[in-house]
Amino acid sequence: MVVADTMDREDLMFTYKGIPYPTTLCSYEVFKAMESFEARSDDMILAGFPKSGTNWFGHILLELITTFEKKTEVKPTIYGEEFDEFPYLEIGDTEKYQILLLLRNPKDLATSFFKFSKVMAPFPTYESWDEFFKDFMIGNIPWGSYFTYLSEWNKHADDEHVMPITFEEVKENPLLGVKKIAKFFELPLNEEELKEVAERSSFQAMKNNSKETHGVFGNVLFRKGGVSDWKSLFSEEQNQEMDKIFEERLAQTKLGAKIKYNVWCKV
Ligand SMILES: Nc1ncnc2c1ncn2[C@@H]1O[C@H](COP(=O)(O)OS(=O)(=O)O)[C@@H](OP(=O)(O)O)[C@H]1O
Repeated sequence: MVVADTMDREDLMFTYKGIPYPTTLCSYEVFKAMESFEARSDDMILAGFPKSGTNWFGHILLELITTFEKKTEVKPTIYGEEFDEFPYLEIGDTEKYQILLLLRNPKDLATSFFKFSKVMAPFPTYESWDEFFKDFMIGNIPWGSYFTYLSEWNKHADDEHVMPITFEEVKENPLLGVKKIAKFFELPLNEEELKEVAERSSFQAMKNNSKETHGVFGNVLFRKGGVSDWKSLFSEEQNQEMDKIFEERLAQTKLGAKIKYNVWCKV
């Protein structure tokens, strides 16, 4: 049994600067300390909303880095020490380091989030999809509103140290995605090496390996790994509601266009 199992629903989340976070995973002190966090110019940061594919893209980065390391014998470090896991870190000053900004279409992200909430004790659970959808739309879920997240990041969409990339484009063409990421981080790997990184980062490869990498949690995390699962949950009314909010808040923005809402989120 985990601590969150014994907690009341209202105690599961706290807010920091208006955004809800899970009490058993995050703390006020860590967020406060993040404010004075200073990155070095060669730090690599992956920014992604929960359920956008952060484990997948974190793995691609790790594969690229370790392949580069084997080839050059240059050892990447964290806080001056070598590392073998891509650590999570909340974003501090966005001016200082290269950021890979991961995006996923909001309908699949909401679907993945709902399925995950059912089994993730630190998150509030929901009786039904309809109940979750209401909270998702108003941002009353851990890490808050995905729409606000996208609007805020849109202010940095043109920054040269930020490269937006989508779950869907890498799903469609993994090798091309891996090449883009390697180029952005200036990791000079050859075609064969890049191909191997893409293969080792496929959904099936990661799922097969998930017991070792994520223990019992692996099966929950590597659920379907695809596009359009939202069609099994969204009602016509819910489609209209999300289409409307996306149209109003994001359709005209650079990140909104990058998400290709009309391709991935229309019936
Ligand atoms: N290699 C690979 N290829 C394609 N898709 C993948 C891959 N790895 C993880 N996934 C899918 O990413 C979703 C989980 O996102 P996150 O890793 O961000 O989740 S979490 O916030 O850390 O819990 C979750 O999506 P759903 O399957 O739709 O739930 C995972 O299956």
